[in-house]
Amino acid sequence: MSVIEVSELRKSYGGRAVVDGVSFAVEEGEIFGILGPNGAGKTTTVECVEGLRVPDAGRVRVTGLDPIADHEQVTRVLGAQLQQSELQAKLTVREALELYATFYPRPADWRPLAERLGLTEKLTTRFAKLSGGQKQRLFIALALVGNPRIVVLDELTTGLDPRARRDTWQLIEDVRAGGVTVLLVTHFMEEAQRLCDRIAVIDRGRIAALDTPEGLIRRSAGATVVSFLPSAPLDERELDALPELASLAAKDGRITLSGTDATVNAVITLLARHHITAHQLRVTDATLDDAFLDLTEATA
Ligand SMILES: Nc1ncnc2c1ncn2[C@@H]1O[C@H](COP(=O)(O)OP(=O)(O)OP(=O)(O)O)[C@@H](O)[C@H]1O
Repeated sequence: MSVIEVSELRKSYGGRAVVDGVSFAVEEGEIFGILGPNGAGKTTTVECVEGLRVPDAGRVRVTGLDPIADHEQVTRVLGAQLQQSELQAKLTVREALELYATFYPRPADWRPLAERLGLTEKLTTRFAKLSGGQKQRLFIALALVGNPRIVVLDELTTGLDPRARRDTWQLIEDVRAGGVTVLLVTHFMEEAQRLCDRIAVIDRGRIAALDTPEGLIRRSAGATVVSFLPSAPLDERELDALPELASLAAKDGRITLSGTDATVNAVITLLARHHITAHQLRVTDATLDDAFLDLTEATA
């Protein structure tokens, strides 16, 4: 069942379309990622889902509700961690958690949440005195304190140190294991690859690709990279003719090519046929990083 449905969403600023016909559906219980370069329209899209911006056109539904017309009900099912938020400077962490818990009919117990996010020692600290990373963790806690069915996290781990980032990933996996659907905007490929079931790559206000992380990597032109020093010269025409070859380069005697599994198998066969040994052979998989660059360049 889809808990978020976005269809043909459009939003312009000053005559410039920043979201230009975006459609996707998020299934209950999944972690759905939105990935894209700066200014691609990610925040605008998720803020339309949250009911914080009014779309120019298109349809958005959250558990069947309209985020604008049914805003009150939507805030009960959807928890949001905002990209740039402020709280009153003098509010302590504990007061913020207690206050936010009162906004919801069935709030979570904020204590284990605070513990999980490493905020227990900061409960009496005022908001203004928190570090950037601590504020970030507090916003994640506030997004979850209402026990939402869906949580929207925009740049979840920006500003967090590596340990806090990993702890937060674990927290998100636990949150999902508890049945919560997660819509995640991220710049971190490792985060997207580790957490997301599916990812929509947004570029210039449009969806460039929507797939599982593995699917996106497979789509990238050079999903597998092979590099070796041949024991004898190879005929470049034969290399050029390899099946599904995406790129080929020769430098200082080292040959580097990318393609698919079929390309790799054909290289091995070619070498064997000519009795050539591949010294310092390296075979690596493309990463989501490569796929991202490929996909967002492709629409340039
Ligand atoms: N309220 C606004 N008024 C005018 N322009 C806006 C407004 N909000 C966003 N924009 C513009 O719309 C474009 C998309 O912005 P958005 O914040 O959605 O991108 P993003 O993909 O979230 O980027 P980032 O990764 O940098 O956060 C940007 O060029 C931005 O300058």
